[in-house]
Amino acid sequence: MARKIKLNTVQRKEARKREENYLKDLETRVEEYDPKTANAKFFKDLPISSHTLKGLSEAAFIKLTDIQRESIPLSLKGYDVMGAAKTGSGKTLAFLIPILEKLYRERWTEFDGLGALVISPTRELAMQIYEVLTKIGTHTSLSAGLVIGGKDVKFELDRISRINILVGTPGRILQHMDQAIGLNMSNLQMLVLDEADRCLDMGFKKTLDSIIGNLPPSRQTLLFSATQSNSLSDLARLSLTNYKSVGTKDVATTKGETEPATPKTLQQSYVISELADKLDVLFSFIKSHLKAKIIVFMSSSKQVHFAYETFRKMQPGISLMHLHGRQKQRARTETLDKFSRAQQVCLFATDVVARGIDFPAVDWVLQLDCPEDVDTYIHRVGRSARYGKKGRSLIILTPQEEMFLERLKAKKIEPEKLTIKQAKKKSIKPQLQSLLFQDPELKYLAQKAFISYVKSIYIQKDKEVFQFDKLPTEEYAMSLGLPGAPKIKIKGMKSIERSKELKNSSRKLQALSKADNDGEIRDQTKEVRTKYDKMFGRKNQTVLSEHYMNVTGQQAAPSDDEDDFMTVKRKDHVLNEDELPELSLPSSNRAQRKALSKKASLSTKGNASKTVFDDEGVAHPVYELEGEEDFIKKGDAETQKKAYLEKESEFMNNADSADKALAKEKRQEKKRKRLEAMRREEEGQYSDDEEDDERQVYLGTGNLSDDMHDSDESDAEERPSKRGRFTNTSSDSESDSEDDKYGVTELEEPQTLEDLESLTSRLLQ
Ligand SMILES: Nc1ncnc2c1ncn2[C@@H]1O[C@H](COP(=O)(O)OP(=O)(O)OP(=O)(O)O)[C@@H](O)[C@H]1O
Repeated sequence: MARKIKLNTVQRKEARKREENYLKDLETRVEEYDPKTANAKFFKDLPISSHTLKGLSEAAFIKLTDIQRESIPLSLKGYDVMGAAKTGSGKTLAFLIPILEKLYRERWTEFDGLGALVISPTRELAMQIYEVLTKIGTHTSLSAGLVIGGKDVKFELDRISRINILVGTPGRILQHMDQAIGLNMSNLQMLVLDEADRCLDMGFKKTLDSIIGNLPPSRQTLLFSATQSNSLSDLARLSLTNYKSVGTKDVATTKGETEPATPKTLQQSYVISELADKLDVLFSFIKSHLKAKIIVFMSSSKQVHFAYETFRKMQPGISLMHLHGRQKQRARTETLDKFSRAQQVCLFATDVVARGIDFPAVDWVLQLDCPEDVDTYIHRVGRSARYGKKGRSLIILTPQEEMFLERLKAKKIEPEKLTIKQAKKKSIKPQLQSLLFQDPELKYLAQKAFISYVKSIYIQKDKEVFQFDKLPTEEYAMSLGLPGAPKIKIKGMKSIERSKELKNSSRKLQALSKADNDGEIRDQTKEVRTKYDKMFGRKNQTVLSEHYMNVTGQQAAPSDDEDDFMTVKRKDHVLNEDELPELSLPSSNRAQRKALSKKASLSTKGNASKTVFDDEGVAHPVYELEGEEDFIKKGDAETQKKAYLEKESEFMNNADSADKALAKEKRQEKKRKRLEAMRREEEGQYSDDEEDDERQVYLGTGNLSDDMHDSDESDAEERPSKRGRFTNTSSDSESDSEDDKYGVTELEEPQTLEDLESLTSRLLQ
């Protein structure tokens, strides 16, 4: 925010008049601006305010990109805009500049409340947008806030009423709309959906409906993405009735188009490799590109975790990092920051960073696992070759997945075929086997990685590309260093369909990787998981595969769970399941209580199936009939009957009170937990749609620059760092310790793309 100089009344009046005139003039320039004749090349050629221009030039944004040239004038004129442009083409500024301008021209003040809302599908992207906003908006008097899920809801609630521009993820925004009394959307002028097609994907739809339902219909709406997969009815939902399409030809998604939706400066390639050789290819690739900046996309967080932990133990000679949605937010942010600043580094990641994230100067994007569709491919490779820079991509396809090339071809994307030089291909299978043998934790990770990969293939929509029944599971397991494939049972197909509806499509891998740890995909809508199921589930987490048990000679705990994918078969004898009695466990809490209740047990007295053993070990029914002589010896039948009934009734009463006391205790415990949950909720410790445990919130304080400066101050614990990712604030010692942590050596010499290419040719021919 511009620093205010104290003025006297006359000076103030004059300044106000000057500003009024300036604003009127600006309005006229916007109205009269004709994009066709203007032929603008620079931001200064556009009808935008000096505040914004100053912010832009300080951030070194001088020349317009195509999408900015085409869309900004239309947005300034008040049209709804549907903007589609290739990855890295500058869409962020294309929607942020109109926001700043609109609110400036409307003479927006902190008392006018929320004027613009920017929705992003991921936290990382929301943070990035917020950073760009704080950079270019530094000379305006507007306030901005970022809500991406966080602990300190109170902090947010206190300030949210003063926020003019709010950037956030759908779940957290909706939560604020529900809870923050100060958050008044009735005045909202502009709504922006970045990665609009993703925002409209399944999973976000309902949340968005609820958000949009609360916004004034008169607002202006801007949608931006590098891919367009949504139907017009979706757009109509967002009241884009009178909208202008910009750049849609640029991202050819239909047959008639001649240009691919990927950047021209991106050199794309593919290799065919057996599934079991993919990790060898990856390792060899990394070894041949030690001076490059690489992102490797994998299909699940478990694969990322496994590859990261094993590769760093094998020390390929480059810094390794990993990033996925199951990490704590702080770790994710730190990795983003470090990766952005590093020059020679390899990041293993899931699709959580496939969209929108602007990592500077990525040389290579590798896709170890085939993406679910072409759009995901486009976004992944788009992390390289941004803003006209050169970049390269390599997708590793299994022979079964070759059909994916047809899918790409249909959208004019034709990567070049490369083959791997046999001499350069190094097998890491023996190393992986030995690592897993030494470290049970790694074996466990390998099993998890195996299971999540198999699951990820199973749930794919495109069954021609992802052929589940042709998966070479044994070979794949061996390639991870496992002695054999863990058993996997997949059932409850409906639940998969349902989870696809619940989660948006590209999050389905994450959703499924969160499925229970026993390797099963269950129909969670129907199946009632009892305490016993959960208990067995937990127990099985520590049980390794049958094959591993055989190799290490460890005794596996016998499991009662028939559905357990990792059941260890008895070595010494075989049980014929048909001969076993049918076993069942109570399937509901009520049935369990009933089964365990002493009172209920007593009601079944006389049941001859219950036996007791005497000192000689002879079994007797509990209520065995006494001989008549013995009975008469004890006295009169009526008295005996009365005494017996009194004894039984006392026993039942005691049992009853014990049951009641237990039930009361449980009720109190439940109440205590509920109150605890409410207390936590008040403190903002609940979760939102964007999953994960630890959240961060940094809201504007009514002053954009304050937001930036706060980051290094004492409340940094509460409000984590907001440093720009592209400013090098790290000390050498920091990076050293990072290397130590990873146990790898970072080579320091900078390298050109040409050098990289010559290195590459050593591996690829
Ligand atoms: N006019 C400009 N001048 C200089 N650099 C620019 C300009 N516009 C954008 N950039 C830079 O280009 C890079 C890509 O911009 P941006 O992240 O907005 O792309 P995008 O189109 O949103 O990409 P994606 O589709 O992947 O989200 C950023 O580093 C940004 O700073």
